[in-house]
Amino acid sequence: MEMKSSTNFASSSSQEVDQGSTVTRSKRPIILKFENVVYKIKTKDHEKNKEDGGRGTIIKGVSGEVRPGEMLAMMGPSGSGKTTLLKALSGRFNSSSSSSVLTGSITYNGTGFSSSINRLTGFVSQDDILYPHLTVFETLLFTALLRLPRSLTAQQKIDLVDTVISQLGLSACRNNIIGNQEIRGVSGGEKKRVSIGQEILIDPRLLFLDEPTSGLDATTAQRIVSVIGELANKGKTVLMSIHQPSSHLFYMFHKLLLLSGR
Ligand SMILES: Nc1ncnc2c1ncn2[C@@H]1O[C@H](COP(=O)(O)OP(=O)(O)OP(=O)(O)O)[C@@H](O)[C@H]1O
Repeated sequence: MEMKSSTNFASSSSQEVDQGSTVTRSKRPIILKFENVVYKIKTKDHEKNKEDGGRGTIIKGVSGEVRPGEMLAMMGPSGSGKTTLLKALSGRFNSSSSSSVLTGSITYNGTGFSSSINRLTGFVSQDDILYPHLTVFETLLFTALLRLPRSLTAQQKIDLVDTVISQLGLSACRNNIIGNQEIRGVSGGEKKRVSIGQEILIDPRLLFLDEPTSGLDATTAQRIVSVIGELANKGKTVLMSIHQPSSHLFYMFHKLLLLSGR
């Protein structure tokens, strides 16, 4: 269901130069289209799923389209398949295995998932998997050193980390450790922003976020969605699952995909 019409970026291709490098790589905005997506897994409940060939249907024929500049909210009750659909659309289930099968059509600018699309895709999972002993800056620098192209110098990577830190409003906790249950560290909202920062560092064209606001207070949730909305405005294609957004937050999205319970 489309909530309101959106202004879209042209979908034409463009070339960007990596900061300070002579290497160019395609940074085309991505139009994601999906049609009749079905995801089934083998279950132990053989009786229940006999007509299903012994597979439990988790996603039952979902279709939609998200364009550059748009932010889609995926909503639905717990267990309705939001995480599963996000993973399917982000290419995490790109081949059917003996225990699961994915059917339907998912295209990125009209083509199937590929390693080049993978490089342009960011996925922020529900759980923040971060090293508790590193600071915010060290965490993001570690990601930059691992994931940014070798053509960038160390100083360019540090500069990009600092840009992301200020973009996500993390300057005040730049040198605080992440922490965990035992060691006091940054807050839940800051931790979530660090996870988002790890993905936006690679400047993805397609960004998936699994419940980026869960467990956060309304103000922090709004701040996070605003930051992500700004990224969408810059031409990224954004999809996120979200639980019970406030009405203010709800109207920040351009599209809504509502999954019913299983
Ligand atoms: N590999 C799997 N094997 C068995 N069941 C699975 C598997 N993957 C997902 N499911 C089931 O599919 C359903 C959808 O799971 P999913 O995590 O996508 O839901 P969700 O909408 O993201 O839920 P929540 O809002 O609680 O995070 C759940 O009932 C889950 O138990």
